[in-house]
Amino acid sequence: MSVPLQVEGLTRILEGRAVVDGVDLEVGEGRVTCLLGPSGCGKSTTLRIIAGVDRQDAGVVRLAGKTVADSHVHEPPEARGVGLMFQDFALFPHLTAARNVGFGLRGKDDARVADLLDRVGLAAHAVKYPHQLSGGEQQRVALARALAPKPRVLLMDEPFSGLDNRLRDGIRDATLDVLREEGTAVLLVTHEPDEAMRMGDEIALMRGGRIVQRAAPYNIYNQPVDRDAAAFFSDINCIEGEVHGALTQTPFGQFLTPGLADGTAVDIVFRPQHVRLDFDREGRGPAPTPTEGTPARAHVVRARFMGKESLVDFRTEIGDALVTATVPAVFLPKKDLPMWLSIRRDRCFVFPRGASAHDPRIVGA
Ligand SMILES: Nc1ncnc2c1ncn2[C@@H]1O[C@H](COP(=O)(O)OP(=O)(O)OP(=O)(O)O)[C@@H](O)[C@H]1O
Repeated sequence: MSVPLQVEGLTRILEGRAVVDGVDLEVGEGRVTCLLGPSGCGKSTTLRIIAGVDRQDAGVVRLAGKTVADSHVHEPPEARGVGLMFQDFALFPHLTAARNVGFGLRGKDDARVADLLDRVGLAAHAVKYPHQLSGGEQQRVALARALAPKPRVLLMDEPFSGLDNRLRDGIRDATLDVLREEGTAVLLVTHEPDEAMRMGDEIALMRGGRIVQRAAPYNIYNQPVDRDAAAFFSDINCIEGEVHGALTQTPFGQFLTPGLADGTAVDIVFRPQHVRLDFDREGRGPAPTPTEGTPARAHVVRARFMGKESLVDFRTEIGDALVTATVPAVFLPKKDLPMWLSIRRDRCFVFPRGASAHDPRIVGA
């Protein structure tokens, strides 16, 4: 069976700048791909080109194997058969929930409308008008409306951004359930890593008009392609070093940095939740291990309680590096208290300083 959505080499030049720059994407049957990236990186433009409301300067869009946009072809949006759900779900204010859902259906199909309203939990609200519904309910009507004609591909642009924080997670999960039942291929644009991790089977991380990494949430979090990719998902710690003889000296002992020339400046990056703390026993700490390397003695600079966890900043004795650790629950040690910090080597990433995903110098840890 043909792939529902395929995009190759998509490029859009605006005011002399490639705001979308050679994007390749593919979304399989029943899969959710999250196009994730900071504001202005070109996510919405990509989506608009796929929908047919904007035109690419180069590249191809295929829907179910059929070319709908290339240098010769430009199928209008209504002929593409994709579902659309954008930020301001813009329900028709003069139509009831049921008539909004039925709007895009060719013939009258009350059974399909009733079924969808039921599945989004709004069977009892069918005859209400949008202004009589909450934001979350309106969002669910918009979802039902987008899915009513059974599109093979659904494009969603920040569909949850207008919703109250407390509602959002529940609505995301309910939306995913319906999308899975329908088997729709979904491309969802978001600038929130949490949303992409929660919703996506795959995340396509975008920066400066390019996809810098495509992977399952677990893999993109645990094997980021460069320092910025690591930093997009959580706070990071970064120890700076320099390669000598394929090794880099740090407060946590030596790191293997093979394949990099002597003198190359490197960043050793790790997440605060991967720092382990041990109390100081008269100047002694835990013994070095192959998995955690050499523990570093450090002093508390600052500690804050964040609700679910505490954030503690340290300064290492060797190298004077600032390292942040997260600790579950309440842990508020006094300033200057000495402790020992260890990091699991397999949780560290080594990147040549200033390198980005398109730089051939990039190497794994
Ligand atoms: N009509 C236009 N003319 C010139 N530049 C534009 C135009 N539309 C968008 N841009 C620029 O293209 C870039 C990409 O915009 P786009 O809306 O695709 O980004 P985005 O990643 O979706 O951002 P956001 O998350 O803020 O919506 C931005 O720098 C934007 O300023």
